Amino acid sequence: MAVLIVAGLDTGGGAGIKADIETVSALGEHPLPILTAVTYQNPERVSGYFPLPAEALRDQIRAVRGHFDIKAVKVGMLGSGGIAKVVAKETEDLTRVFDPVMASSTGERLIDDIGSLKVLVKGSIVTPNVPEAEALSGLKIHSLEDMRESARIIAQTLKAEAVIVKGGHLNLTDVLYWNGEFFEFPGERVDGFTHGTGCAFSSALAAFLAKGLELPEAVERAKRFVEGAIRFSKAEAKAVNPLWEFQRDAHRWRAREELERAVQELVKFGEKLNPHVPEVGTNFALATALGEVFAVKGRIVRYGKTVKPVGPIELNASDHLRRALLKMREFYPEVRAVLNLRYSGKLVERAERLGFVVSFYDRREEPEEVKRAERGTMEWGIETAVRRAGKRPDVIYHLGDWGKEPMILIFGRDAREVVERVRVLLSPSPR
Ligand SMILES: Nc1ncnc2c1ncn2[C@@H]1O[C@H](COP(=O)(O)OP(=O)(O)O)[C@@H](O)[C@H]1O
Ligand SMILES: Cc1ncc(COP(=O)(O)O)c(N)n1
Repeated sequence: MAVLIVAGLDTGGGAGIKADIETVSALGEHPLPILTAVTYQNPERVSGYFPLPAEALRDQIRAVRGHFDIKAVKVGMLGSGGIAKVVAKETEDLTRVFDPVMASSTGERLIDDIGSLKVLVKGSIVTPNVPEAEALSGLKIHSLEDMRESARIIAQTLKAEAVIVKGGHLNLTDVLYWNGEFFEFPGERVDGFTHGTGCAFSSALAAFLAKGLELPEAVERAKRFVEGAIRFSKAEAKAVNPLWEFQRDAHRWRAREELERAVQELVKFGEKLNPHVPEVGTNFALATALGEVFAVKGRIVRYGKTVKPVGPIELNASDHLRRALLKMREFYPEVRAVLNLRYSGKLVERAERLGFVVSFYDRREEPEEVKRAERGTMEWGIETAVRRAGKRPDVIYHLGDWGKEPMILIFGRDAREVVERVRVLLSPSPR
């Protein structure tokens, strides 16, 4: 189904029409992109923008209106009051989601005349964030109660079809006012980049409405979609990732395959590996490009004279290795795999002789406050060892502490590299 998208171009590729197109496409609908303005923008700032002439908007919309069965429209950055007027007129008979963009999240204005936004609020499902709701309602917002009141004011005074005041800047609860009723959509804070959340939210809402969902259900689904887009945002873009669902699933599939194959190779080392498996077992972890980590459920254990994986490859099957790997990836994102072996001085020596970059941490040097925090030890250890090495370590060991078995971690850029490193480490003769 076709969804009309009226929005501006963010040259940083994070927000605006690019995020909208990706969102609508990811949700399986056909985006019809109508450009309002070109912005000169990166994730840090907007240095300016150029709005198209209002007639160009009229002509773009007319070019597609007769040809596609448009089920919904999303309107974002407008750029000028003239554009606002034309877009309001050309889309007044459509189910319209209007994100009243006034400024970028970095603070620069994205419309010449804020008052002109009101022509588009009329008849729209409007999705202001807190500052935008304050501007449209004239009410300062500090609480959920204020959010409700401001939504009601916008609906009644500006004749919006529905109002969703988004709580991203406040309490993460979104408030919908529709047909005289309030609905609340609580959320949990998700870590990740949030540039483009408003764009993705309103586009997702338009896409779900195009599918025929009722408004409250569409809001709920849009909110969950945006949470995923934040959670799986990418450092490179410094913005939401509307393609998260596909990418997550594709990366999961590949990582599972890769690790399964590598574990099969590893267990072939059988008797040679057996004495190096620590009391707690060996695990083998692999991170996807989106930072999810697979490992062997139940670990790889000694089995008679050989070794055996206990369970299947699963997400988050090793808390320790996951934390070690994620910490390492903060410094060296190309590192994707890690495996732990029982500490042995001989193995460390051999690693050094083979030319591996070997580093270590000593739990006795761990600051008291990290010790007390309990879960920070691994992170502290990896960071300490990385800094000590001054370059990307291939092997990190520690000599243990009360109740902690000494351990060696072998890192690699993929699972195969780790297996190869284990192979040469266990081989009796030098390479
Ligand atoms: N850190 C976050 N964690 C989870 N949800 C968030 C976060 N930031 C924003 N959201 C959600 O994303 C959507 C967009 O909200 P918001 O960031 O307020 O809009 P805008 O991008 O227009 O400022 C809302 O559903 C909001 O609750
Ligand atoms: C072209 C364009 N459209 C919209 C936004 C708002 O997005 P955000 O609030 O995340 O900066 C933006 N920065 N640029």
